[in-house]
Amino acid sequence: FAPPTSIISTPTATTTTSSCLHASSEAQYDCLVIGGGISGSTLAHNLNNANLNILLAEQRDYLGGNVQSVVHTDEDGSEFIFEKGPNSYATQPSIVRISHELGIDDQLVFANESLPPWVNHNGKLHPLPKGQGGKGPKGQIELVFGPNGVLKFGLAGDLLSWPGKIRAGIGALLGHMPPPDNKEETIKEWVTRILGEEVFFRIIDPFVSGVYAGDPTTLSMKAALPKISRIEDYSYGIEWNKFGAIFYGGLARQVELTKERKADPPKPEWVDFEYGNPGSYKRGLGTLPNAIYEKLGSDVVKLEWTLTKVEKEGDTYVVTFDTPNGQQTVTSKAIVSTIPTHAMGSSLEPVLPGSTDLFTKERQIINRKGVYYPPVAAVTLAYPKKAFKDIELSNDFGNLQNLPGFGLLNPRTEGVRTLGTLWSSSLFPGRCPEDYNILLNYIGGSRDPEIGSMPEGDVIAAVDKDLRKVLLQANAPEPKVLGIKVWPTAIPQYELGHLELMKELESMESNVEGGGIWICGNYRSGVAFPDCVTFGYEHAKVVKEYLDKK
Ligand SMILES: Cc1cc2nc3c(=O)[nH]c(=O)nc-3n(C[C@H](O)[C@H](O)[C@H](O)COP(=O)(O)OP(=O)(O)OC[C@H]3O[C@@H](n4cnc5c(N)ncnc54)[C@H](O)[C@@H]3O)c2cc1C
Ligand SMILES: C=Cc1c2[nH]c(c1C)Cc1[nH]c(c(CCC(=O)O)c1C)Cc1[nH]c(c(C)c1CCC(=O)O)Cc1[nH]c(c(C)c1C=C)C2
Repeated sequence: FAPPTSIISTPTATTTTSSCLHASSEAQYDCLVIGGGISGSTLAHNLNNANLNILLAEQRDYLGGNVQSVVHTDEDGSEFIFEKGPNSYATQPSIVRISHELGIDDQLVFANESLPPWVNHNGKLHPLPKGQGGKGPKGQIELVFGPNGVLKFGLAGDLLSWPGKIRAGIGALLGHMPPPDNKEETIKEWVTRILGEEVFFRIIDPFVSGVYAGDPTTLSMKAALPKISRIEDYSYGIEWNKFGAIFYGGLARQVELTKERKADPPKPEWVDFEYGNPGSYKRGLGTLPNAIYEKLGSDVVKLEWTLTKVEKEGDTYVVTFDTPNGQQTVTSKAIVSTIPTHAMGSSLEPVLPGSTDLFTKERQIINRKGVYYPPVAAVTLAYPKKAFKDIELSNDFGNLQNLPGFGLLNPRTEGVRTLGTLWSSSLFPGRCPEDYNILLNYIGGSRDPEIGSMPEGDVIAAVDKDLRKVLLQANAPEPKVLGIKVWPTAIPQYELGHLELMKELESMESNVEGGGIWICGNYRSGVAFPDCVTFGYEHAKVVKEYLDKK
């Protein structure tokens, strides 16, 4: 299995021999943004929009971080568009807003919102309802948590057994054991306490794979799924709901969410959208960072700049980078780091004493150092539609050969190594020839870190083997291997003790005399792509307010 050469649709570095002019210790910036992933590049866009004098420094030779879209053209001219990192976003206003500001709103694409995610259980596929917005499979709704913590229920479907449904129903509609005092719960403990083991193994465990590639026995419920965890607090907040039945808290949250949206409605000039609907751009998610790069230009965006040290002289931050032109020093009134914790080393130590230790110290509770980022491989394979199992799916979804859905998750109990498969070309039609399906598979994560050290050919073979068990006919041809990307440090895990760690970081920031430094990123403000875009919008206001007061 060898991936074809592909054209990455992100701009590569331009050699900037004259870059010292802008990035020298003589020019003082209002704000320096370090790290050009989605968090850093959207923040830079918003700061630039506020007319601030900024610099965005990124280690790689493109903006976007783990967002990388590829347009592959076959010898016969047929085109395959796929992603090396994230597949889509659950649409939020921040994404539609920034797309409008960048003039790429005509590039936005939204999936058919009725396409459900599926779960593989006992060799059969079971549709889950959409978290929100979508109609969901007919009468099939078992229970689902949407991205905003909305909870939905139903009684039909055979993903849960009757005892499993009754157990979940009691927990949701009547009540459950209260949370333990003075003990942070894992996702497994929380879900099992409230809804029972079956819901955990058949629904939540795969759901956690499909967001964190994580281990629900080490992830902290409060930190990793805060919106869902808060439903319990809402539930106990309802006076008559003595035993905290969470269904009513879910309803209360839904009402609050509707109010929040009404209070801050989308602008009339934006493209119409449904909250939470899966979305992307015609040529993939990389369209967003590419457009930011084009707008800001190479005077503002410095590619292949690696942060090495942050110091402070009086009121001014003095920041050093390794660059293709040697060491460069930049001075700025404020700085925001959006680089992952594992990349910080001791670069912040001079301004945040103890930060090196904070991000590397052992946490006894789960036996880990700092924030854990497990490896995940994204493997994109295409097969002819006729290679898929020729079976009618339940609930009028049609034939599996057309892959009617968002994708498929494999609970760890099913003996399938691949965590999940996104049905990318069903979500976003037109990304490959009509007679093909593109599958984006994720494999690895906290419970299978060996993936990070396996030869790429073996990873592809493992995914192909799993697909033959679940989706493909036994005689399916070899796949067209479009791409494999092993992310050695993919997604930060919000494990037990994470909130404590973030509190310590916050207190370090506030101890800096005069302020003006923020250490941020997806380990702090949420791992979802839309969370990063929302961070970029909201945090620009914080920086602006700080500078205005200075
Ligand atoms: C495989 C995978 C699939 C995913 N799927 C989805 C999905 O479908 N939907 C969704 O909503 N989310 C998804 N996510 C999550 C989401 O994509 C990420 O959380 C988000 O892109 C992170 O953006 P960020 O800017 O915070 O971090 P990053 O993308 O990690 O950006 C940090 C940047 O800092 C740079 N950097 C590092 N060290 C230095 C240094 N010393 N100096 C300068 N720069 C430095 C890095 O090169 C990088 O560009 C997925 C993530 C992965 C890995
Ligand atoms: C199986 C592995 C993974 C799949 N996606 C990810 C992994 C690790 C990464 C990921 N996917 C989403 C997020 C953001 C979560 C959020 O809070 O919005 C992350 C970090 C999005 C996502 N994944 C699923 C849903 C329903 C959503 C939200 C909707 C959207 O973004 O469009 C479930 C899901 N993930 C995967 C599959 C195969 C799957 C369902 C079938 C893959």
